[in-house]
Amino acid sequence: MAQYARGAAAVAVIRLRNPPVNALSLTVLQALEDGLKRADADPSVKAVTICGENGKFSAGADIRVFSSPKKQGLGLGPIISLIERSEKPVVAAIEGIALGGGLEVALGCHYRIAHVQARMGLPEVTIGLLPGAEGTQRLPRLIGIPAALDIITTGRHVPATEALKLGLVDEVVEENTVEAAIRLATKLIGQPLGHRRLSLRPVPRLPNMEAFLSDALMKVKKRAQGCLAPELCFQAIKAATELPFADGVRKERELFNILLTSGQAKALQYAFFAERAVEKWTTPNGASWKSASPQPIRKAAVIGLGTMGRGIVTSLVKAKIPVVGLEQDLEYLNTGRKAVMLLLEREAMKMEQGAQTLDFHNPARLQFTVDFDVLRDVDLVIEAVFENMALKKEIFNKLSRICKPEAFLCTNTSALNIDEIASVTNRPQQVIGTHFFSPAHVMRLLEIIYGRHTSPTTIATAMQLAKVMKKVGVVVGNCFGFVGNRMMFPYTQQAVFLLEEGSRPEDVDRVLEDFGFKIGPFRMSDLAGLDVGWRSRKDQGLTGPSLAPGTPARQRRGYRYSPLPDLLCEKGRFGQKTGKGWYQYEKAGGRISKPDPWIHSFLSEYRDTHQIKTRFIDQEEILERCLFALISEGFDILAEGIASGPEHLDVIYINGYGWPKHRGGPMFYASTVGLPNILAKLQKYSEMHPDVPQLRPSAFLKKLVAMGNPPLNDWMSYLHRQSNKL
Ligand SMILES: CCCCCCCC/C=C\C=C\CC(=O)SCCNC(=O)CCNC(=O)[C@H](O)C(C)(C)COP(=O)(O)OP(=O)(O)OC[C@H]1O[C@@H](n2cnc3c(N)ncnc32)[C@H](O)[C@@H]1OP(=O)(O)O
Repeated sequence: MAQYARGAAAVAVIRLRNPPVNALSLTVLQALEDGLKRADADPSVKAVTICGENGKFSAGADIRVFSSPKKQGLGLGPIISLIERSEKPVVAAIEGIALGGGLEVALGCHYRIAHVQARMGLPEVTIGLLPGAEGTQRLPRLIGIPAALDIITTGRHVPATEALKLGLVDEVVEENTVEAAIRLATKLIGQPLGHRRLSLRPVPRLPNMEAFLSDALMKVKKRAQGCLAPELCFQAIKAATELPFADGVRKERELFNILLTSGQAKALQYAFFAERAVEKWTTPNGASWKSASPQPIRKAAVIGLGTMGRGIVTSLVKAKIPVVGLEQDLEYLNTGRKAVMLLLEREAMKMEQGAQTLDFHNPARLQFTVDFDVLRDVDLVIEAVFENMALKKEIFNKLSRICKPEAFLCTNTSALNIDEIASVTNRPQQVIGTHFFSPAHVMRLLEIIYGRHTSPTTIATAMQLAKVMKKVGVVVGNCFGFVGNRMMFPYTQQAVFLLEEGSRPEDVDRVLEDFGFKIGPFRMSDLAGLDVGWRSRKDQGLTGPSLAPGTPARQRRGYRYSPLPDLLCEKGRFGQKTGKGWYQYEKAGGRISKPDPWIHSFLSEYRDTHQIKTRFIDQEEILERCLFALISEGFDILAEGIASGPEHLDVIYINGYGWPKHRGGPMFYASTVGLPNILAKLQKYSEMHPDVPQLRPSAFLKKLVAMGNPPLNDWMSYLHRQSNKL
């Protein structure tokens, strides 16, 4: 709702109230409209202030309304026009946040005062929409086309000080913002308001408007990577340059409705809530976020300053957690230290542009050592040495003797068994997996893996650490590859099988990149280094000297196997780092991939050697085999209780594996394709390739289809019903 009160003799205060973020529900909008009409009708009221409850102006429209049948009633535009038309001055007092429809309300006001710590923005684009309450027409009139385009097409939050420079707000205060707004409103009584009504102002002209717009459109499209909303935001702003206000508003509404009914908006809004849902973690044995309290981390240590360790140290410093970086000898330590300092210098430069600072030259904040004894007083250690069980166990055993008893011990691993690592310590309840993604100071995902003995406090502490590091922590169970890499395996396996059957790396990558992945599986493999997987396959006895003599080239343990990646590694083609992999690069360490004729002839010789008949494989088959195999593994993961819901898998894929957010994540995508369709296709491909178990549909998928293809929100309840019966 919105509370109506008198702030001073002649000033009415309308306070938006809908905890926790004062989202504009239908009830709030109705109360706002009622408040405005009451102020207008009361002759003793001479001015109005609009503010929000609990130090937050408003986070905009209640996002849930967009998928509810009541959305027709969400008429914010007319209420904003009512504010603007008011003959009594209306001042917005912006504290905390004014986002989306919240900022649009403020744009309808005649004046805006913001608290110095407030943030403003129009983030509708991030949930697949555009500012649909006349914001695309008012903002350019206030701050000009370039700044409006930037704010609307990126959805970024603008700090108050920047907002002042842009002219988005009239004043920034450090004191009580509502009181300052009431004082201003009192001063404005009786003054003319015409020039303050944004709908009456012209859009400031640029000397080269046409060229500017065509250049901006190109940039917007490039950044959008298949997402519709940024381009439609652009079209709405362009309309402001071409049409009178009322016509621009009509165009905005038309474009808004296109987005509202698009699958992309649904997917992005699902992703918004999924990210928040995974914060509320639970485990199959009943531990949960509700009852577990995180312990404070006042000092941390990172062991190993390779690529991962460097990124993790950088993230900790950015989170203002004092950190010790440890390496095995001085040579490695110095290399690691230099690399960390370089990363931090770059981060500091970025942060200073946003008026923040990073204090990393202070040894109390960041220290480097080769001496394990220095770790005696740390609250948490993150081990980030390379993937070798024996080495990790040796380190954990040492840590268990040196670190104080309360210290938490985390391992950065992408696949290894957490229980085995914990077994060599004197505190398995404080051991947990923290799987960071490279580059660790950039990627948002943190897969948090609990073992058999991990305590709820340890899980809560790791989740809290993720939050402090501004990452999305997702709690998952312990199995080979956890969630992300376990689902990735069938995907990359299909990609390689497709090469055996007739595709080229660039064909497969193009299909998956057109789908929206940032990079396809082969470009990804070249980037990560083919040697990483090769080492793991050698450890598993799938290739290399430990392979039993006489093992068929294309079969392991009775199932289909492709030796193609091993053969490339044997030829020294490790990807970007060697300048050759599935593609060729301009030099070792180069980044621009070019299709490689050598690979094409190598593949055709390979097919001849193994008597594989080359066939044309269409885009549909490439997409379905890669994605549906990954999705089927996801259903197995859910059935095994490794993740507590489909949102977990989706958040992992969006934030760690470059899955296009506007497609909502693999499990959401599955729900849009329809589970019966996925099942039918998997059955077809599985019949064509009976020696590929990853193409056999998951039993849980089959069950859901048998239960009538229930909506994604209900999937887990079918699993529980099943286990209750057992
Ligand atoms: C034919 C059809 C006609 C329809 C006509 C429509 C006309 C159009 C009119 C208006 C259009 C307006 C467009 C919009 O305003 S869209 C909304 C734009 N706003 C946003 O995208 C903001 C989203 N929120 C955030 O970015 C953050 O939540 C933030 C506000 C910055 C707070 O962050 P933080 O402090 O980290 O807290 P949480 O993110 O965990 O949020 C706390 C809880 O609040 C819930 N929440 C937040 N924002 C919204 C929202 N806008 N709607 C609903 N719920 C919201 C969030 O889910 C958390 O909930 P919970 O605690 O249950 O997890």
